[in-house]
Amino acid sequence: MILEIKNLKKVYGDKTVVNIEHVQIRQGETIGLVGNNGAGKTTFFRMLLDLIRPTEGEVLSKGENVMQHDQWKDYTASFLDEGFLIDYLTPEEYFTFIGSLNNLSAADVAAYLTQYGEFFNGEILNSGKYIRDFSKGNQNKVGIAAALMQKPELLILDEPFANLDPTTQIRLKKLLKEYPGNMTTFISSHDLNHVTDVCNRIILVEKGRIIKDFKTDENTLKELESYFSA
Ligand SMILES: Nc1ncnc2c1ncn2[C@@H]1O[C@H](COP(=O)(O)OP(=O)(O)OP(=O)(O)O)[C@@H](O)[C@H]1O
Repeated sequence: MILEIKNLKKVYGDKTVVNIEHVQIRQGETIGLVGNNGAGKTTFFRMLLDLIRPTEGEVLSKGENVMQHDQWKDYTASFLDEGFLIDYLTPEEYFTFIGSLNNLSAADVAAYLTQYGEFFNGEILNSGKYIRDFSKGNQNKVGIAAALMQKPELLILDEPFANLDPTTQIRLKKLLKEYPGNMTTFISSHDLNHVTDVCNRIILVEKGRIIKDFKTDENTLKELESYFSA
């Protein structure tokens, strides 16, 4: 088991925004986190990554509490928002920097980036622009590619399809579905179509609580659509 969440709560003032009793995530699962605005998805991801402290409870990554250990950082990569980027670098400088943190040489990084030509659609590399001058969608591409470049065992992406054009959304789905190895993927999304296509398990949250947790099958999209249209 790669992740275990126990009695995890985040309270702001008198509002409990995350309240998850127990979840186990096995290696290789692809999990989609769905729920309306304010359901607590981002707050939950931030606690998985020790970016905010839970009010109660714990997140165990391979059995170790993420608040007390650092080893999980070696096999976890994530992109939640543009705050993960360094906006005064060019994408090449950023990839090289992230690569250096993961023991990848400049040559490794360059070789890796050639695989992403299609995903980047000619707009990311060799532009001479700083990350801050890219559109939000293109910034997301940089962040997602940098996360994948780390070949993580655990990948966490917050709304990866948001702001991407339809062509890139389809390319991203392909990248995630065909990613080699036994990566565990946790993504949040408002796109029920994409999330059921990519994920083999769906966790549905509402007001911080898990309402449903099930394996994806041919009926899942219909079920989710009817749940959200109610
Ligand atoms: N620092 C904070 N202080 C107070 N309330 C907060 C804080 N951060 C988040 N919240 C509240 O927690 C709730 C959950 O927010 P969160 O961003 O986790 O939801 P989400 O499911 O990611 O939503 P969205 O789909 O809109 O991105 C919201 O009601 C939000 O206003």
